[in-house]
Amino acid sequence: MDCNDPSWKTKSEEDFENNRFQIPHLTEIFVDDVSIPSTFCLKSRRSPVITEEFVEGYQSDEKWNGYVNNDDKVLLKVIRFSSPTSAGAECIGPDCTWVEQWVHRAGPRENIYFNPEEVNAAIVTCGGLCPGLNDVIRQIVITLEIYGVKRIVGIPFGFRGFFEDGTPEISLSRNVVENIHLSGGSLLGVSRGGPSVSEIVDSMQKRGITMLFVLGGNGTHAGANEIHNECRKRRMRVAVVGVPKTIDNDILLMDKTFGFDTAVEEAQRAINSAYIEAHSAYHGVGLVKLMGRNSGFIAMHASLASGQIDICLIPEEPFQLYGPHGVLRHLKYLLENKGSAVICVAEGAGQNLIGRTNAQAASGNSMLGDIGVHIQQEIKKYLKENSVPAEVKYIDPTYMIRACCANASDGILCAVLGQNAVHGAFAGYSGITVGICNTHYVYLPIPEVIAYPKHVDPNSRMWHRCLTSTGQPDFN
Ligand SMILES: Nc1ncnc2c1ncn2[C@@H]1O[C@H](COP(=O)(O)OP(=O)(O)OP(=O)(O)O)[C@@H](O)[C@H]1O
Ligand SMILES: O=P(O)(O)OC[C@H]1O[C@](O)(CO)[C@@H](O)[C@@H]1O
Ligand SMILES: [Mg+2]
Repeated sequence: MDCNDPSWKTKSEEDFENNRFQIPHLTEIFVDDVSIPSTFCLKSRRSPVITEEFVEGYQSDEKWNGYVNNDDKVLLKVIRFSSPTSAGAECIGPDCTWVEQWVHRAGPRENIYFNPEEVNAAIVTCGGLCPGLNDVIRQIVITLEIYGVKRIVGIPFGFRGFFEDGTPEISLSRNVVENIHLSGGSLLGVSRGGPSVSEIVDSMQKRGITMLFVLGGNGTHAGANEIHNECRKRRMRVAVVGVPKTIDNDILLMDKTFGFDTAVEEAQRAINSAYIEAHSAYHGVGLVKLMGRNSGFIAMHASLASGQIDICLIPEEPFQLYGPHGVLRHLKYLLENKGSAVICVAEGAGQNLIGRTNAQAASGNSMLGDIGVHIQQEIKKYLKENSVPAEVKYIDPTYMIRACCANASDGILCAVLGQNAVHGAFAGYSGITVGICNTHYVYLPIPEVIAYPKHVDPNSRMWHRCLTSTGQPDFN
């Protein structure tokens, strides 16, 4: 954007709303498509099962203002920064000019672009496990049934299930999913890696899928967007809708992603155990490693929530272990002055200290070195060399946290996201994902949310709050 152009602000707002954040719709490809009245209405006194007479849509004497207008919008950024030097400032233009950024509001539309009788819906869960996957699957199935959809299947073990033999699809209904949110994991199974996009779309074509709900993180969404593009190329009338699943909370533009709150809450148990061990020993050191491959949100929030952490280390904030400003020197100070210390480290932190390998996992993610084990060893070595007696206890609760059921706040988030994913598909949108922005639910074009992983901003108020709480110095 050329800020010397006198109309740059208007142009920027228009570009944002009409271009970047415009969400793809089936009618862009199928120009003659017409909508039909929605079959989704909660004020109907009829059975939720679609009947011939209901095809005309909701019939009631009462007015129901339960639908979302296609032009309803939600403001993406709500702080008006007066200076680029304000903490956490995200400015467009040199003077931090107020630029309105509107995105589409999620929810049921009065008119829909799929006849529920003809819908063949599929759900797939990819990437690592995350609390709440079953909650989202459950809500998608229940909401599809309320619209009147009868054919709903789950694709087993992520994108792999589209391809591999011996993994039959799972037939889904309200009866099947009724209680699945009471267990952690994914009813459908998950995986990384898998077939190419064109193989996936071949398989969708063969199965006659018309709605695909894809639950996963950055990688999965990149895949979902490619599937959407490939379907368009082949002129397949399919709605591909993502539901962002990342326990690390590393997807752009959203207040949070499901599973994150649960992870922070569950991490408290590990931190508290580390704290008790540390405080019950002479010169006790508790060390907890938490998830966060590229982003330290879980470590930062868990540290802040617990109030028991003395040192929080995240990938976004480089640190030294040795030297006068290093972590180990500060740890020694804590042991000598406070008697014990608790450290929380995100898995992706300090990778420069352990000689990163170039090894890649099935998904293409680089394999991380174990920073938790490394720090534990270095602490023991350093304290021994400096003749400081200490008891070091290391806890890695990663997979215990991931396998948990969603807590209440995530349960609600999952419910709303799952329902909105179905509303988005029926509204005719494809290549979108659902999210919560400033407490409101929105549809976003997939490329905008996966442009890069969301990181903790070391200049943000939240990171500063964490530092205020731990009292740790700068380790650089
Ligand atoms: N750039 C990409 N384009 C197409 N498909 C991708 C891409 N990156 C990953 N995928 C596919 O998406 C699936 C999941 O990817 P990945 O393992 O990175 O998990 P994720 O969705 O990022 O979730 P998590 O937060 O658990 O890492 C894999 O099956 C992988 O093949
Ligand atoms: O062991 P897996 O299944 O590859 O998952 C580990 C990764 O998954 C995540 O928990 C994200 O889902 C990351 O924090 C971590 O790097
Ligand atoms: Mg990933």
